[in-house]
Amino acid sequence: EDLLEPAFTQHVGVLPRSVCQELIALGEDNGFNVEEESIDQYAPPKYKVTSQSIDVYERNRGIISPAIWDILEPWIPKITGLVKESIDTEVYKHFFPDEQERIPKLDWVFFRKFSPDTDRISLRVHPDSNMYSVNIALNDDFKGGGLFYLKPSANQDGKTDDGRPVISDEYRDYDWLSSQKRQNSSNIVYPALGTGDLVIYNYTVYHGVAPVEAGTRYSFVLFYDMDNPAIQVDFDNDGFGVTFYHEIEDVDISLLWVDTRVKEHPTEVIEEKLLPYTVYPLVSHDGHVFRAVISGTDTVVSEFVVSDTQALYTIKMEEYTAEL
Ligand SMILES: O=C(O)CCC(=O)C(=O)O
Ligand SMILES: [Fe+2]
Repeated sequence: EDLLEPAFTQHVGVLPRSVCQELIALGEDNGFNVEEESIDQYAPPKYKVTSQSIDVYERNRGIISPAIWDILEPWIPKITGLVKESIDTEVYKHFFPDEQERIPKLDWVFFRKFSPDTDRISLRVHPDSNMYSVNIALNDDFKGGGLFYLKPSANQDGKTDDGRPVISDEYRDYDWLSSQKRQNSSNIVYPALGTGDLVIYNYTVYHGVAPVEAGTRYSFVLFYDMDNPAIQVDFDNDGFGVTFYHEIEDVDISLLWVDTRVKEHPTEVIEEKLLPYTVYPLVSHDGHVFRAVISGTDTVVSEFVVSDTQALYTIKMEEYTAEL
């Protein structure tokens, strides 16, 4: 099978080992915040585990962790230069036509920790929403785990409107991820990252972190251009609030999103077991399709195509007919 080659580049030894060690020590001194993982926002409840992270810098908030920022800051111009070099200039000109020599804008810097001593050992496959990301390996003395990226099939029938390729649904959840070892295959690549190495990828690259088996993995993530013109459609153009609701008490109801961009219409679980008499608000887009099923079955109770002229969608049992 022909595979696409994602926009992924690696640079060896950008941060000296001593700087990496100092950053790790400062991170542990500071303590990692235990917080909800935004990447798992729509994951089924059983997968919602907390993340360990430290916000270091945000463009709108300024420096959040001064001690850590002081150590990293001298290296930022070099890192930003590498991001600029990695850019496909034709694509960049398309999105920033009035800014030919534009320097990527650093928006957010955060520090992550993965360890079997905590709930967070892995991170499911996702694309970032910002235009460019830098991921720095601060250490390599842990077992398993590791950042990987997917090579999507070159056969892209169901085109997306945001420039991202389509990947098979199976890769998106923690069931698949939990069995992953740090081992390359035809379509899964684990770059060999030593301490101080960094990788750069853009918003079209599906990536994740395999489960760390022993030791602790520390990574630094830098998001450039979070106001990403390539995926504005996903953000504010046509997003609006919708609410799902039901009063069905005798069976459990789950809500799925049907990705109609993909030929075989894979579904993503939005919420397992919606409590009756409870409202479930979501941000959605015109024409998006949601399906209510009896939990754990393919039995469809209701299907909705949402539009901004209707806010409340009530799931009703008498509508249940088809086995799709
Ligand atoms: O921790 C990592 O190396 C990956 C983090 C990541 O992909 C993200 O935060 O978007
Ligand atoms: Fe990411």
